[in-house]
Amino acid sequence: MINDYPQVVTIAGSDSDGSAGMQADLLTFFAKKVYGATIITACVAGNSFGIHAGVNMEPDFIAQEFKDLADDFKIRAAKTGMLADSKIINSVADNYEKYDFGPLVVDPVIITKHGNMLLEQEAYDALVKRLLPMADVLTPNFFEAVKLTGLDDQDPDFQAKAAHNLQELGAKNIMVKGRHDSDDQTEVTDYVLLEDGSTFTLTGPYFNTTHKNGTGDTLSAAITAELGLGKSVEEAIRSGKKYVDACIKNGIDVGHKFGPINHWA
Ligand SMILES: Nc1ncnc2c1ncn2[C@@H]1O[C@H](COP(=O)(O)OP(=O)(O)O)[C@@H](O)[C@H]1O
Ligand SMILES: Cc1ncc(COP(=O)(O)OP(=O)(O)O)c(N)n1
Repeated sequence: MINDYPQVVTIAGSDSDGSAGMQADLLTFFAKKVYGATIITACVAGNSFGIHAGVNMEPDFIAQEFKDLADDFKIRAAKTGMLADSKIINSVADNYEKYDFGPLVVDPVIITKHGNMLLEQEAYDALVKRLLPMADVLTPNFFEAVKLTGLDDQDPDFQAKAAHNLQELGAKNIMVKGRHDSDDQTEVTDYVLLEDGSTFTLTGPYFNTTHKNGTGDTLSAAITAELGLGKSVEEAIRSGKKYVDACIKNGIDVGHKFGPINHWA
């Protein structure tokens, strides 16, 4: 018997400890029952204490990865994660324009929640100019939204204003994720602006845990999987949020400092 699983792709970096990057994406794709292909952009060596080295792929190699998938697969949705430098961003944008890989979820990975820079400074303009306008769904974390918009993060309407600002830059649907860096908070609220102008918020419990590496990757991969399964953007976002919350809540005992979440949840 041949089973038919929708094919999706993550265009992202490899993280050696398996907690984030394309490893988290593939675990999410597996859990969501979609077939996950990979276009690798960079490799980082690290563990739960941090990232210690990195190597970037060459644009020609990335172009070949795109071509090989396009020649053989029917990719129904894609996401980008860590893109590392401007050559890689331009290569990804050029190749995405060339092939039909379905809706694109852009997780604008600029800086991790632990302060590791994952995008070189000179790549920033390329991300804003080339990739943001291609995003069917854009999922900045709170601090990425501050950097991308320059808006006042103390403004109570910051997330709503940032989402509208990012839509003006060309992204169709935007999810501005909430802050989760205070042990005093009890909830985390993500804000969503859809292409048709409608908005909603998703509020979940705040989980006070050191095991939350890869939450952004997992959320954007889950959204990508749901889009690949034919769900609407709103359904994909709501379901992605539910999945990542379950993965954080149920924990897993791996690593000694900032560990991974539980993709079996
Ligand atoms: N400690 C936490 N408690 C509850 N929700 C969290 C926590 N950490 C992350 N999330 C949720 O995980 C998702 C990914 O967000 P975030 O971690 O901010 O992204 P990134 O990994 O890009 O920094 C969001 O829906 C966010 O609200
Ligand atoms: C290769 C690689 N490593 C780390 C990240 C960051 O993952 P993300 O889920 O966006 O952030 P944290 O939750 O780990 O802070 C990545 N995208 N790629």
